[in-house]
Amino acid sequence: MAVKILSVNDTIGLVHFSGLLSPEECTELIAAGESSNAKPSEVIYDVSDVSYETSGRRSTVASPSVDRYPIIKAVRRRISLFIGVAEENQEPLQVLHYTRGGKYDIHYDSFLEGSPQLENGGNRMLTVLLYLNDVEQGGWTQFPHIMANIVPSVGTGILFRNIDAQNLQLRESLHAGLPVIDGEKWIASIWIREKAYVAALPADRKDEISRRTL
Ligand SMILES: O=C(O)CCC(=O)C(=O)O
Ligand SMILES: [Fe+2]
Repeated sequence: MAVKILSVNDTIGLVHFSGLLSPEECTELIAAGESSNAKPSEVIYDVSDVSYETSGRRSTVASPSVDRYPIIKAVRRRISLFIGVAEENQEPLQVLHYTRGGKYDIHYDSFLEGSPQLENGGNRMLTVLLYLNDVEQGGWTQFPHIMANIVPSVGTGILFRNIDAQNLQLRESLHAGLPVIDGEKWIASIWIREKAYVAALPADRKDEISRRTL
């Protein structure tokens, strides 16, 4: 693994890098996402654990199983080594797919005080986004407060902080996935919690386990 740092921004610890994934591995991740029962992406409502579909976020999301796809395990390990945070703090890796017009309007990834989401693993301390393909036009990740635009490019990625030293939402971490104008956009996202995160069992595994315990 030879990760190269392309640029940094100190305000939110934004690191733009390449070399964490080869183009072949990006293709493998896309394929894992394509065969893992993708659903429309949702956003979490205010300070709750309720999520809903909205026109402000248009993409599909899949969470390929670590057991079925060795590439997922490898990526999780690499991210942990790169950022120096235990793998157990990672939420499940998500593969996101935006078609033309797909976007994610400006938002924060962190949770506000009182959110039930904080009970499992604390806040989303960091976000890692891995760009899995080149987007013909559009689809930039934009940070309006620090005036940074990241152009998706296969095999590159970004890492940034969502909370400050007092564990409060980092104002400058506000960001958006701008609309895809031409082509499509595939990314993998991994949120890093402050502490160990216990992933919910995927629906198909829940079924398998309840059958086993009958
Ligand atoms: O698609 C992007 O560039 C941004 C994605 C994002 O902000 C998220 O998934 O939380
Ligand atoms: Fe985000």
